[in-house]
Amino acid sequence: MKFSELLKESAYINGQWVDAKCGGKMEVINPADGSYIASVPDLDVDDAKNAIAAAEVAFHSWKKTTAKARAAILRRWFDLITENADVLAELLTKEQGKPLREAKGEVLSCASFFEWFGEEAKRTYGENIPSNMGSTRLLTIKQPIGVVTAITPWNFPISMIARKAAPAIAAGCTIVIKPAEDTPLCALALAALAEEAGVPAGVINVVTTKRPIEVGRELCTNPIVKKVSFTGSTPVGKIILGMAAETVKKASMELGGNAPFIVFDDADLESAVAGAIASKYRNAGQTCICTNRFYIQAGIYDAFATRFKEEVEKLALGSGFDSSTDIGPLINNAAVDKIDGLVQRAVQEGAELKVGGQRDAAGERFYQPTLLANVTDEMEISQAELFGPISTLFSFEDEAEVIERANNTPFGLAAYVYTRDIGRVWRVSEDLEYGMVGVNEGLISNELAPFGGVKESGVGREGSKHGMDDYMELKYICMGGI
Ligand SMILES: NC(=O)c1ccc[n+]([C@@H]2O[C@H](COP(=O)([O-])OP(=O)(O)OC[C@H]3O[C@@H](n4cnc5c(N)ncnc54)[C@H](O)[C@@H]3O)[C@@H](O)[C@H]2O)c1
Ligand SMILES: O=C[C@H](O)CS(=O)(=O)O
Repeated sequence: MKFSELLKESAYINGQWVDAKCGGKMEVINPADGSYIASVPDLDVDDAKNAIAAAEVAFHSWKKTTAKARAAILRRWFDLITENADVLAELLTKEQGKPLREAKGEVLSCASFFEWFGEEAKRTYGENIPSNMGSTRLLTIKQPIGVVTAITPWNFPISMIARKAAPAIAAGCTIVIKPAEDTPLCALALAALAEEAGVPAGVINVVTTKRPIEVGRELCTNPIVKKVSFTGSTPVGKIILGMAAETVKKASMELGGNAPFIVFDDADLESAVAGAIASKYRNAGQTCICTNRFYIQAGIYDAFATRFKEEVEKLALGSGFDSSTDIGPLINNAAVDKIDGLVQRAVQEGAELKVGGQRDAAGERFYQPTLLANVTDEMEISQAELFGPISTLFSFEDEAEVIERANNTPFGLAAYVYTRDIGRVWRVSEDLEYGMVGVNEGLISNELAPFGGVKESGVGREGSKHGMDDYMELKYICMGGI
């Protein structure tokens, strides 16, 4: 499809491209230069109710389709996303700002979830339980949970939707998606490809709005909705969880992070530096599993700090459409203000500024790749989810100390450890209170693996063979009189 065909300026409800009933619109801008891209409808609560009602009607037929039929449609959807990956990546970089090669990577990651869950759809097995009573037979079946709502973030505007829509639709559910107000276009493009792939009307609906609170409340409390799947910040996740609790909805929460990156003296230095750059500066540091705190053992601290500084200084700031760019703009001015405040206060508290530490002439949403050394646990910056291109170096003496410090946070999403001691790999991986651990690896996301956090980083897992469970109910059937 051409860019113009995938650039949709309508919401998608019940297989129709619609405007807001109130006629409202919201503009989408390019964060790199503030230029206008498109306008989409500013839907209200009544529009959201219509979308949920459409999803309910569609559910009664969609749930009766065979897994094989659903798998075929998801495979076609995967093929279409893959065939249109370059156009989708262009749209993604336009509305979110990340470098084009990262946007292409996100689009392919998005596609991989449709490929994977198209296959998983055919493996939602029940079980036959050996009965303890001769006259009965015991069995279980798995059934789609029903109408699902999904509320998603701006930092991965297409893959975070796929991580929810793919398993939901594969399971036989129907879905109403509300993308972030900064990045609605990728969600609409995904719906356009769903339509092309043969996804029936009402199975996927995309509600665009600049009223996330009132529309979000409807998506989380409407009694027709049986499951809420949220990806976003922990504070908003707590609000969503509370609203879902009002009608005891199943809820998946993919929330914030505060990832430690631990380098022991015996680590391969170059591998650790490469992993540090990858885990920190992807998407300009705006990912939930980006490293937030670098803990470097005292014996390797100076060598790591020197090499890491050299690599941070090489990072190129600029437009995502410039092939030499490593770091694009942040999503909005508030994001820049937030991280600049954290950096300036950390310096005032005694952190040593090694690289960057200020806004950039590239544009009002650009912040320089920054490296702070000699940061302490007492500093505010050590507890905040940075969500920007900021590295903070802490030193530590021994294993027990660094485990305690790394775990000293309400978050528990991803953690990273670099060491070549196999005993330490196991001890540290088991002792870190996180949902995911990268061992000698800075890039861990994969559709085959369960993604998710513990503590205040979330509930549930997305991707992997576990990803379907959250969209299905397990029913026990007891057959008597045999
Ligand atoms: N764990 C993960 O898989 C994962 C992945 C990506 C991003 N995140 C997290 O998301 C955050 C960044 O994304 P963000 O800025 O879009 O997060 P956010 O919480 O501000 O917004 C997320 C979504 O919630 C909506 N929203 C905001 N306030 C709401 C409310 N009161 N009621 C209902 N909906 C509301 C927004 O419109 C958006 O669609 C970071 O904390 C990041 O760690 C987590
Ligand atoms: O923000 C983090 C998302 O989960 C995207 S990824 O898994 O890091 O690609």
